[in-house]
Parts: sequence; C-alpha cells; structure tokens
Amino acid sequence: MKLLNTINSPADLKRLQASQLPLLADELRDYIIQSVSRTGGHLSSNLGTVELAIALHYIFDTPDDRLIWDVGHQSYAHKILTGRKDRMNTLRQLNGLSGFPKRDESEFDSFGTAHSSTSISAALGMALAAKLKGEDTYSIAVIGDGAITGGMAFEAMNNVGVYDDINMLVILNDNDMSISPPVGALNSYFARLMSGKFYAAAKNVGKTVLPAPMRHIARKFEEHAKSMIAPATLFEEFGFNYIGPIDGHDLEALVPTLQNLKERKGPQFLHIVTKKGHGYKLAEADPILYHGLGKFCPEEGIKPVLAAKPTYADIFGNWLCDMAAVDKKLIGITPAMKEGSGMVQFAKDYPERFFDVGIAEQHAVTFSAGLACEGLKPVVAIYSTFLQRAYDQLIHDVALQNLDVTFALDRSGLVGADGATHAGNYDMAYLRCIPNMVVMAPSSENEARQMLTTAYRYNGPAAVRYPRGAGIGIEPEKELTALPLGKGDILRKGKNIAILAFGTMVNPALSAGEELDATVVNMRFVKPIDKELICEMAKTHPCLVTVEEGTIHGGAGSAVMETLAEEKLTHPVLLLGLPDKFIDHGDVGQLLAMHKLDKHGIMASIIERFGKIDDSGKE
Ligand SMILES: Cc1ncc(C[n+]2csc(CCOP(=O)(O)OP(=O)(O)O)c2C)c(N)n1
Ligand SMILES: CC(=O)[C@@H](O)[C@H](O)COP(=O)(O)O
Ligand SMILES: [Mg+2]
Repeated sequence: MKLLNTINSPADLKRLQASQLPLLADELRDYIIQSVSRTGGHLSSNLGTVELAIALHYIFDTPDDRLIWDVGHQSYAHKILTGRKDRMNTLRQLNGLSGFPKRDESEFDSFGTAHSSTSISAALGMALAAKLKGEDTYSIAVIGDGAITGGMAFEAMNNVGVYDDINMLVILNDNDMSISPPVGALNSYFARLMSGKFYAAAKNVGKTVLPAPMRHIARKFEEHAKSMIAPATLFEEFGFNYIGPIDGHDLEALVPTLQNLKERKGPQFLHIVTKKGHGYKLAEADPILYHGLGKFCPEEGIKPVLAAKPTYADIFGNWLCDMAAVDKKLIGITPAMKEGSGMVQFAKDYPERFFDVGIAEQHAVTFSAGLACEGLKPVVAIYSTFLQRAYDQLIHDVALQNLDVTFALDRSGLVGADGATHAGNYDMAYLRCIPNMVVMAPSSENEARQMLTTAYRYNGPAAVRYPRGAGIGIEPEKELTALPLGKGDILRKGKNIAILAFGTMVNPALSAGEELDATVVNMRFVKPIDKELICEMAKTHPCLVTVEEGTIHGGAGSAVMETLAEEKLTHPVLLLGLPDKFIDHGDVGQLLAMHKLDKHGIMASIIERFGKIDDSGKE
C-alpha cells in the first residue's frame, strides 16, 4: 500500500514519522506527473513544491493556520494532501478542480490566487485579523522569485515590517525561474545572496536562530552550508527575521526549520531554494516548456507537433518582427510573458529593443509611457487579464497624455483551462470608456495583422484584443496595411435582422446570419464605434443584434446601444455576450456553447427574441 493512499487530509499526514516524509514526497511527485500528463496543467512549478507542501501541512495546523500560495500554479501537492487527490483527474476541466487555490473549493484554500504577487498582502490581512480577534493562528505566504518582483509584494512587505507581534511567515521559493529566466536587479541580488562570500556568516545562522534543543538542525544547516547565506539585508531591513537559503527539497532541513519558525513571534522570512521541475528530468532540463502544458506521455515527454494553424500570439510575433524591421523606433515590452505572447523571435532578433520587465504590469505600462514621451514607439504585449493590474497607469499615464502606445492584448475573451482568474472578458468594457483609446477586435489572423498596423500607425493609445490559440486559418498578407479608423464591414446583406458582431464572434454570427438570412456586420472597432453604420443598419432593419466574446455589461453591445440612444433610435436590440458572472474553467468551445455564443446558440437566441418577425419586418 502506498503511503500516499493513506493521506486524505493533513491530519493523516501528521500521523507519519518525519522519516517517512521523503518516501511520501517521491510518491506524490510521481502522482503529480502521472495526473498532469492526463489533464494538462502547470507541471514544473508543482514538482518544485512537493516537499514544501508536505512540510507546511506537517508542521502547521491548516486550515486554522492560513496558507496562501502566490499565483497558485504550484498548489497541486497542497490540493492532493488536502483531500482532493481523487478529483485530480478533473483538474482544469468543466466542473472539475481549479488549477489554482479557490476558496469555494476547499477550506484549505485560504485565499484564491492566480494573478501574482498578492500573497503577502492577503497573509498580512489574515495575520492582523487573527491578532485583532485574539486568535493564535499563523498566516503563511509562499511566493516565488518571479512573483516577488511584482510591486504589490513590496507594498505588502513595507507594511508587514511595522508589526512585530504578528504570526506571519513569508516563504520565498527561489527556483531561479519565472516562466522565462528571471529578470532584474532583484534576481541578481538573490544570486549574490547565494554566492560563496556569504558562506562564513551563514555558518552561524543555524546556531543563532535555533534554540538549544534544535542544535542538530544547526548541524544540518552547516552540512547545507553551500546553499546557505548570511541573514539577508533586504528582508531584514523590511523588518523580517530572515532565515536561509535552505534546500527546499530537503525535508530533514525543511521540517525542523518550519517548526522553529512557527515558535517565533513577528514577521518571519524563510528563503528556500528549489529546482523547477524537480524529479522529472525533462522538466528540469526545460522548465519553460513544462511550465504549463497539455496532455503528454510521461515516458516520452512533450512531442513537438507541427501546428496546423498559427496562434494569434504567433501572428503578433511575426507582425512585431516585420514592423521592427521597417521602424527602428519600435520597442517591444512584456511583463514576464515572452513565450506566451509570441515574442521569442523578436527578443532574439532585436535584443536591444526587447524589454522583459518582470511581473510588473503597472511598471510596463508607465515605462512605455516614458518611452512614448521621448518619441519611441512602444508596443506592450500583455494578456487582457493582466492589463487589469495596470488600469490606472493606462488611464493616468498613457491615455490622459494621449501617448502613442500600442497594446497587443492577448488572451481576450475566454481562455479555457485557467478559468475565471485569467479570462479576458472585461477589456472591451474597461477600455472603451477611456478617452483617446482606440479599441479593435479582429475576426481573423489577417485582420489582426491589419489592426496591429492600424494601432501602431495611430498617434495615440490603441489596443488590439485577440484570443488565446489559433484563429480561423486565414494566412495574413505580407504587407503592413492599416484599416480605415472606426469603420465596420458589411459581410452579408439579409432581411429584417442586422447582426453587429465583434472579433471572434464574427464567424459564428456569419454562419447564423446565413441560416436566418440576416445582415451581418463585422464591426472591427469597439472604439471609435462606427456610428454611421449603426444608424444605417437601424434605419434598414427593424431589429438589431450585437454579439461579442466579452461581458455584455458595458461592453461593445452597450456602445451600440449608446449610439442608438444618442441618435434617438428606439430599436429592439438583442445583446449577446458573456453574462454578469465569473465563468470557471473548461474547454472554450464548450463554454461558448453553454453561453449560446456559437452558431446554434446565436440563432436560438435570435429566434427566441425575435421569433415573431415576419417579412414585413414587424415584431
Ligand atoms: C499579475 C500576473 N502577471 C503574470 C502572470 C503569469 N505568470 C504566472 S506564473 C509566472 C511566473 C512566476 O514565477 P515564480 O513566482 O518564480 O514561480 P515559478 O513559476 O518559478 O514556480 C507568471 C509570469 C500572473 N499569473 N500574474
Ligand atoms: C499561471 C499563469 O498565470 C500562467 O502560467 C498562465 O497559466 C499562462 O497561460 P497561457 O497558457 O495562456 O500562456
Ligand atoms: Mg520561480
């Protein structure tokens, strides 16, 4: 009988001898590899936190002690140890387990995460709440060396340091990787902390920090001296008691160190060193490839497949290289998403014009504003969901000054397995209300290229929002052609009903329109919206329908309604799009169908709403 099969909760785990934990770690790691190979998910980060999850649940009293996994893409071992092993086969699928911690899913998920750098703030809130309520519980934030580069982490540490009587522990999981290799001065600082010159001071760390009964741990520290350093100045300056680095895969060091830290009051900081992909050679060798992946064969690993169609990220990446070749002023910026955003080739070809600023969306946007002030042409490649982080920077630093910044907004609309935290459902609503912004949504790869050119040539802030994954298979033209600003395109003329469609919804709308003999318009622009065309459609059709892959509330359909209201046109309008609720993980096609945003759903909604329309155009 495997040890892992005896663990249904942290209480079961606590019954094990400490000496049994390494065997459990091996079984757990193997289980994660097998399980992720069948579902897909975030593999490398999860393989790196197996020992940490075991040690934390072994020492702390979760869920009373609050455990927060920053980003949460490394929380699979935690999920398995907290009673969700049998549901791992449903991971990231419709109605299945989330790929991230989720409060609704388990009492052990103290805080929902997925966007990075939130854990220290949330843990401080919980630690202070415990203090105010007179509870003697602990709050623990586990944060990676990538996530700690996010500004919020520093805002939180600045705040933590003033409370010397809270029960709070921050664990820095330093695997020397973000999704890509880590960037920035902080990363160099961590590297310096690891360097030999701190070794001498490190020898004393164990003795000074650990009380007499724990002297054997001090010896252990000395054995691990190569991976240890002196108290780190930066975190101590922030008011933490800093310990480490220690080997985060060594349960013999991890368990007693955590036990010791648990007994101390005030903000504690433990620096552990782990390997991304630990224990699975292929992931260790290529942690980027194995960061987030689909199903794979564990023995053979990920097989390169020649994709039938390029993704929108590829289309963007090619456009970026082509535009950079003709305009030396182009600068490409990513907040830590080089691979996902399709910028690998650009980074190789134009290293001096490529900037990975780390997980720092706010900085990325204001940095681009600075570049634009000096006459350069920044292109910020950013996921729709992560631009939410930089909303004020977008308004205050870019749009208010009408600066010439292009936003390549990837992962707009539903994203599938990552679910509600990563869905790009809000950008049309949150962008179109900002003065000076131009907002476009392509219906094909070629249009994406044209819109990127349009945005780039427009002298002001402009965003092109395109979805995750591949398009409809239309090869983009080689030329860099701009579209006429604010003009839609009538795709078919029909009777009675005009469907005004945006972006990814143009094609299903066209199929529905053909069946219903409706007029179908590719609106192209969310802002400026084509008022002339909307009025023409209203004047020639008794009923209008808008369709968008985004929230209906405040979205592109609302822009159409506003135009009708301004023009005093009182038409019946059916607004189709995503409802006012968070949409969980699942296959995108499945989710679109569930929300009636495929051909059949669009037809059904139109018939349900306007079913009584006759040829004379009366409802
Ligand atoms: C605000 C935000 N920006 C970007 C991301 C995408 N992202 C997810 S994991 C990750 C890297 C995190 O690195 P680290 O914290 O070191 O964890 P590791 O992957 O090394 O385990 C990034 C950039 C995110 N989740 N949230
Ligand atoms: C956890 C996280 O934020 C990223 O790893 C994200 O899951 C990447 O998403 P894509 O797979 O769409 O690039
Ligand atoms: Mg890391």
